[in-house]
Amino acid sequence: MQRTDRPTPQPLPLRREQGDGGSPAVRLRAAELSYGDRVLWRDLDLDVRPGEFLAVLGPNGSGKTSLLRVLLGRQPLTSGSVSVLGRPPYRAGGLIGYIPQQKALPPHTLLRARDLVRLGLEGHRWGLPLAGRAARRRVDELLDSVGALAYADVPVGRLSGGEQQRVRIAQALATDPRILLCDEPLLSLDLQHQHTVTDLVDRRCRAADTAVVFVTHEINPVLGPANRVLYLAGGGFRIGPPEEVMTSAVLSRLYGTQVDVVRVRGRIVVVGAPDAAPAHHPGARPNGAGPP
Ligand SMILES: Nc1ncnc2c1ncn2[C@@H]1O[C@H](COP(=O)(O)OP(=O)(O)OP(=O)(O)O)[C@@H](O)[C@H]1O
Repeated sequence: MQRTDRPTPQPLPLRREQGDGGSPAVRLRAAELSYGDRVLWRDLDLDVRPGEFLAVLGPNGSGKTSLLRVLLGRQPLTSGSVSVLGRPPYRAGGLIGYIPQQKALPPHTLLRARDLVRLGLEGHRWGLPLAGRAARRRVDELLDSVGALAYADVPVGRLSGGEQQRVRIAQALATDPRILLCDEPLLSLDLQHQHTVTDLVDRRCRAADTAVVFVTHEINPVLGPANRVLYLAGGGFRIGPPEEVMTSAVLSRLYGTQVDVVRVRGRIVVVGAPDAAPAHHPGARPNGAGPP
């Protein structure tokens, strides 16, 4: 059996121009999320358009996962508004694909790759389930689209981290979602697998005009695919193209301390950023909070 996580060799589909027209897949206006007196972010205005790849970066505790929870309708905003495909998030469930933050599946997990994807297919489906043969064909298509067909019948606990992540992507794509929310899908993957997974998501984004919100601590794999970066830190944020956001000046303002963004052999290294987001309380508005 051939098992490979090498990137698929086909050229990337061309990305459509991100114009101003058309309805946004995600819209936040004057959005604030606080827990008690701790403000994670506020005054957040954000549109994510179909076919756009938005990378969400920031230190631990800055509110990246919480943002995804808001878009999934699992976390209400403290103030402001959010809509997903023009409706409240809780009414957009079947149109959203979600890759939750997850560590490796336990080795004794007996479910096969195809069982996990089938669960994704049936889990959100309204009305009659697909008949056996049609469902099997669809599962095969999904596994094939992420290069995981070769291990369709292997229990997922026996797959490598990169292989498991491919299967999770296939599962998230099962409902043919118009928005893909990815929470740290690169966690615990080596560099090659990080690029493979990012490439798979990017292909989907381009080929099906799927809006992607991609939360990650790994900056470099997403710098190519990301149209824009939302960087959350210190109760503030900055949104813009990667080259505008990933600068020493912008990150130093956000963190409120000297941070250096260094480019080494085509890779970005952020030096001096605190590991965790400092708590921010109302009334102490940090430098850099708010739109660019
Ligand atoms: N329901 C909740 N009630 C109170 N505090 C919460 C709740 N959910 C999250 N928090 C806190 O809000 C902060 C932001 O959490 P969140 O998971 O969004 O951060 P994150 O940026 O995704 O962090 P990481 O990079 O570590 O995953 C954390 O300090 C977390 O403890």
